[in-house]
Amino acid sequence: MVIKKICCIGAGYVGGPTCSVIALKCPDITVTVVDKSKERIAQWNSEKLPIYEPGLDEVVRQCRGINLFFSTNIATAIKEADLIFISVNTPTKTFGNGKGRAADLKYVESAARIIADVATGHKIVVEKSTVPVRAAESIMNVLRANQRSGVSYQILSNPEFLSEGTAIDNLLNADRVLIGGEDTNEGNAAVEELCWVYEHWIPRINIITTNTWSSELSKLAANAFLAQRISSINSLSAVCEATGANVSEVAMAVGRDSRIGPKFLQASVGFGGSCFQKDILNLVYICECLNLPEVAAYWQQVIDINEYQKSRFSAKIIESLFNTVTDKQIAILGFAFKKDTGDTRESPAIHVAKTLLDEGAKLHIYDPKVVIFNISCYYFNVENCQILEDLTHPYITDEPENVKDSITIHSNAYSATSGTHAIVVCTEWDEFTALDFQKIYKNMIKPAYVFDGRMILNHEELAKIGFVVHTIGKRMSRTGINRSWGTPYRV
Ligand SMILES: NC(=O)c1ccc[n+]([C@@H]2O[C@H](COP(=O)([O-])OP(=O)(O)OC[C@H]3O[C@@H](n4cnc5c(N)ncnc54)[C@H](O)[C@@H]3O)[C@@H](O)[C@H]2O)c1
Ligand SMILES: O=c1ccn([C@@H]2O[C@H](COP(=O)(O)OP(=O)(O)O[C@H]3O[C@H](CO)[C@@H](O)[C@H](O)[C@H]3O)[C@@H](O)[C@H]2O)c(=O)[nH]1
Repeated sequence: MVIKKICCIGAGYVGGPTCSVIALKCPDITVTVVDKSKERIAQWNSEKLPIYEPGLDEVVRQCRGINLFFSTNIATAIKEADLIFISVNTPTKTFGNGKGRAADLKYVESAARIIADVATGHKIVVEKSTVPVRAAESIMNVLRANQRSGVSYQILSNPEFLSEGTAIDNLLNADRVLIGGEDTNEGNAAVEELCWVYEHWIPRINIITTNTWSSELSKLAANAFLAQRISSINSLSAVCEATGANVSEVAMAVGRDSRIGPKFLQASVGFGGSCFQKDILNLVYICECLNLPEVAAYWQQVIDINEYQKSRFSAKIIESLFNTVTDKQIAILGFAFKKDTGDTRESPAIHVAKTLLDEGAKLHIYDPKVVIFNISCYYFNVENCQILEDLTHPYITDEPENVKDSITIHSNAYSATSGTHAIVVCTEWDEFTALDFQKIYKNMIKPAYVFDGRMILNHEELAKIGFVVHTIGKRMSRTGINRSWGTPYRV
């Protein structure tokens, strides 16, 4: 079989960019991305795409309407496709068995059921979503239990490793593509078909093939390893603050060992995003189900340290502001979970903001990409605002109206910081490093504080201007600056 048509179920952060790049690199293949959300599909078909991702607009502009289509007609796209990606969300379960840890596979199951209902002929079904080990077996059970005559399936695992903010580059220049399949003639043939798609632009040497379960587990393992590095350096940031060591210097010295390497050693307020926490919790749950409590406890620590880091940073803000932030005006710069994305899922900014709101602070929030409205005024229209949606969610507060009254969303960093007691940097947006801090300082209440949760600002310069500066993993040296981080260390 030569793959001529691909269907992708799920037009989200993964399905959209991944299929756009496949369409770009495979002009001989027609790619249709489908979703049950009419709004999302309408946005994909508009000038304003539903997600912000550098480089994505250009790729979509080049292919849309030629060999890339976005549609809500799920059944037709499945029927016509030779290969179907399942790229739906797999969030952590919020109720029932495994609540708070297991992956909720209801969207994967519903995608499998639609395929079973409408498929004709032979289909290669590819798990693109991040799933627990042996999820392919569950998908196959749904498909086989509903199999009609003349229909056959092969299931492959092809986890996605892109990071938000760099998705297009990651897809174009992937370190590796991983494909897992059944070790049978039919399974190997299906693996070869999918390899052929990626070989349009990925060198064969970078396409790894394994058995299905290794592929599924490798995705969870990769995220667990990455998050573990962040928790490791964050745990050491607490030691640095208590001793006078500098976490950037420690990270640099440790990362220069070629066996360790320099990446993912940036200490921070904590990791966020829709994947790390969800996937590690999923791994922990799997280990518990497999009666491997020691392994479960080992990976749970990565999450525990992340919670500790977010709480530690939030607590230090309150402690430094004379132990009370009630009615204090605090600017939050950055709300996305990392720079170059508008995604706020599991953003550490939510944790910090919630803690400050619980203590009665008034927040002034600015993020360059989280909300974009077509109006330019002092503050945005607060309806239909992602930040407010996050901070008034029932998990966060049972007093949404009070929360709304305590938040102002700003359209730039200068208005957000004006008249405030403190600035808290929660996302490492490049534009924050280029701000005129002299001007900002003039318009703030004194003493003016900066809490740099991303270690991106020039702390010495800020101190010279007059700011009281606190950051992660570093004690400030100038007299009067950053006195309160950690207990003094004596040998
Ligand atoms: N976001 C990332 O950076 C990233 C990276 C690698 C892997 N992943 C994994 O990829 C998967 C998708 O993540 P995402 O961030 O793209 O999620 P998302 O929430 O952005 O998108 C999922 C989409 O699937 C749609 N959907 C759900 N069920 C459907 C159904 N039955 N029929 C049609 N559409 C349906 C939803 O409406 C939604 O638009 C997850 O398993 C995630 O863990 C995500
Ligand atoms: O040294 C670092 C690196 C990252 N982070 C934070 O960690 C989080 C996650 O960052 P990143 O991994 O760059 O973004 P994601 O889009 O969440 O990508 C991760 O999760 C995806 C979903 O599974 C995987 O595909 C990617 O390979 C994996 O990097 C963000 O809050 C970052 O600010 C740090 O605090 N320090």
